[in-house]
Amino acid sequence: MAKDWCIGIIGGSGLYDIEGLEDRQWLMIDTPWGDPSDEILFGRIGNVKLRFLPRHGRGHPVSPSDLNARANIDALKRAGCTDILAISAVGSLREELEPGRFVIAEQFIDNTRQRPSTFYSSGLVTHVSMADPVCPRLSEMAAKAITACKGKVATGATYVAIEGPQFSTRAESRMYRQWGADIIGMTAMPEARLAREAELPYALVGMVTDYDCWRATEQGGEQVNVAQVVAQMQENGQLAREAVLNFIASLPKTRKASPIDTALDDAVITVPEEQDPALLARLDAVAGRILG
Ligand SMILES: CSC[C@H]1O[C@H](OP(=O)(O)O)[C@H](O)[C@@H]1O
Ligand SMILES: Nc1ncnc2[nH]cnc12
Repeated sequence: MAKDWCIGIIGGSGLYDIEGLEDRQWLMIDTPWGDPSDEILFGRIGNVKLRFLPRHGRGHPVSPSDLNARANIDALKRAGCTDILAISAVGSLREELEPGRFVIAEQFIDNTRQRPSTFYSSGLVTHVSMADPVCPRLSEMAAKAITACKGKVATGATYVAIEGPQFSTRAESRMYRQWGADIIGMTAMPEARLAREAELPYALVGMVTDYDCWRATEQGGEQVNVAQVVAQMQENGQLAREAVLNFIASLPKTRKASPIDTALDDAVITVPEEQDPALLARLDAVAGRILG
């Protein structure tokens, strides 16, 4: 059955609110996975419903390693989202991706270490495909919306997620370049995995705030610092907000089904008689479609 668009926006560092929404209301959503980072801002732009979650909470109280990504994704699903557009501050691992540039991720390398990264466990063993971790349709529409707002966009990037909260060492930064990563951040994993497990098409727009520390200069080498990231975020912030509004305005009237809407088909391996009722109850939102 065709669904109407309901776009979840996850706002990264520097993006803690969305202006210009009709029927604005911040609401807390309870989840079986604990509390999301903050209340979710409900609203709409014309006929398109929008749900906005500041990833680190308003005022940025939540550290990347403490993000409850399961609660965030579950809450967005409970809030009715059909799709998620995530926005992140990222470091650049490539000379040509200069600060101020918007970069659409196509692949991820997960180098995080201490985060719950699945909704599924013993009692409902489930293996979804992460071969193509982002939704090409959302990514393409996001790139067009940014270009329409005169932002410079690069597509097809590989994002490496690090545990943080420290920035990388120079050796790590150089290694990530060798791995083929183009941008670096601390948050898109496990977020993108969990979105897939919840059958939510997901795209990630990175806003380059710095060259990570791989890039030596005559002065003896660049380092990343928060002040630099925040200053660049503020510079990009207005454009990001305009691009979000443009993205919503340019959505086709009807939402065609995405293959990601049925990512759980054929992913569950546990036979019904071995399934754990307590786990099934926690999965009421993320796997509601297949659990009935
Ligand atoms: C403030 S710099 C480091 C911080 O910014 C990025 O967060 P987000 O992806 O939510 O914009 C990065 O991953 C770190 O969490
Ligand atoms: N250089 C960097 N490393 C990790 N996360 C970041 N977020 C913004 N810049 C970053």
